[in-house]
Amino acid sequence: MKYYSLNNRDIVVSFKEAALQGLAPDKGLYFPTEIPQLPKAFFENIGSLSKEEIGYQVIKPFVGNEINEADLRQIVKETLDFDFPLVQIEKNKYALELFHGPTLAFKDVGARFMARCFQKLARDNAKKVTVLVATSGDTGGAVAHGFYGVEGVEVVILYPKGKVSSIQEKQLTTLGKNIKAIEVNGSFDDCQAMVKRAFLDDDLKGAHLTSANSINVARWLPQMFYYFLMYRELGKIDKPLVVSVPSGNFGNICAGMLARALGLPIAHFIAATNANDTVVRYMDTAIYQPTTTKVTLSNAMDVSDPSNFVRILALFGNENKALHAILDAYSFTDQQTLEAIKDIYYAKDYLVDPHGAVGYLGLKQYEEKKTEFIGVFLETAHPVKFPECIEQLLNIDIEIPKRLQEIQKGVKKAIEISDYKELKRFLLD
Ligand SMILES: N[C@@H](CCOP(=O)(O)O)C(=O)O
Repeated sequence: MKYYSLNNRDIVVSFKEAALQGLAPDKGLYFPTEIPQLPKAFFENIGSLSKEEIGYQVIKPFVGNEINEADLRQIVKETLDFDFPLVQIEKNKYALELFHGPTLAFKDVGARFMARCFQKLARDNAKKVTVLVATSGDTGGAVAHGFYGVEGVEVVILYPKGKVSSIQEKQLTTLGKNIKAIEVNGSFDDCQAMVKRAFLDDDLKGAHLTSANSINVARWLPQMFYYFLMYRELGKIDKPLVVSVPSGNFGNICAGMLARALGLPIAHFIAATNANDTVVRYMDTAIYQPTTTKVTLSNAMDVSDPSNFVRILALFGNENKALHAILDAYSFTDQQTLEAIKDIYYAKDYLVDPHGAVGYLGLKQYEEKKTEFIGVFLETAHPVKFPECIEQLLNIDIEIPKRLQEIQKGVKKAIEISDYKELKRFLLD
């Protein structure tokens, strides 16, 4: 498998190069030169396959021989070393819980896979790699945890000051060792723009920068796994499958669409967003126009310029008609999110986090158009990560899992910056 830059088809690299570079030299996102098809038998027998086997079969064509079979199987096994339960919420509606990993968010899958690949791929590099990552909430903690103590890798996490939850902040600022945190006076989009600028800065070549956001193929591609695991869990279904994905940087939904392109029978996707509705507006007007990033309760989705949307367009050959046939995009206010959390808790006896609530609302809105479908929304983070919002709203105490209690005791260590110049100085130092 080769990958080309979405800005220039002539820039073609291997999986290893794409992963170690993060972004192409022309600032383009890497994209597979071909979309492999999984054999019919794979889908027919999926119910009898282990999650490790499924993960291996799915990712193998994208990695090729750059990691040997035994190592790749081990990487997948360790990546998927927790549960992905599918919980029925009401008739024909399910939550796919993706928060049972170490940092209680769906990002654990991509971060663990990428960190383990780097242990293999970067081994031969004499130089240290610096992983630069922007987070609006959950990526930072997952990447910090995934890369903690990995030899030859320094991690620098940029997050928007005052715009992540207290638990998310602890997760990314307290580990120390090879993990450094930078709080930015700005939004997630400012953080992401600085990260992308740093990759292209000749003065920083010596730092061997790469990305651990979903712009990196090694973080993005493994997110396909849980769509296949969801399909296995559902078993035989007699209606079209519709998946609603809470969307911020659009890496997750894009991975789901790639899974579909590999042959996974998902009939329709819903991109469920908060007030940061650039894609929703694009779907209505065909004009892509990011605005100022808005702060919302579903903070990990506070992204106004989602990096992966270009990959989605590429998957559909930049054909809006083809895209509309598969994708609906909706945006919901914080008020609607709070009402959904309450409604799901009291009427369905299920506790959902603000991101999952937006996903659920996506299914509900789609239901106004079509009724005959099996709907799954992705529950992307554990509700305990948002105590500020949920405990007050429902007047309950959520028990903090043991692994988070430890993090809570850690001391925040972060430096504050306001612009790219300061980031550059930090990286050069
Ligand atoms: N939702 C994210 C924003 C970055 O997304 P990524 O998947 O590209 O890392 C977060 O939680 O930080």
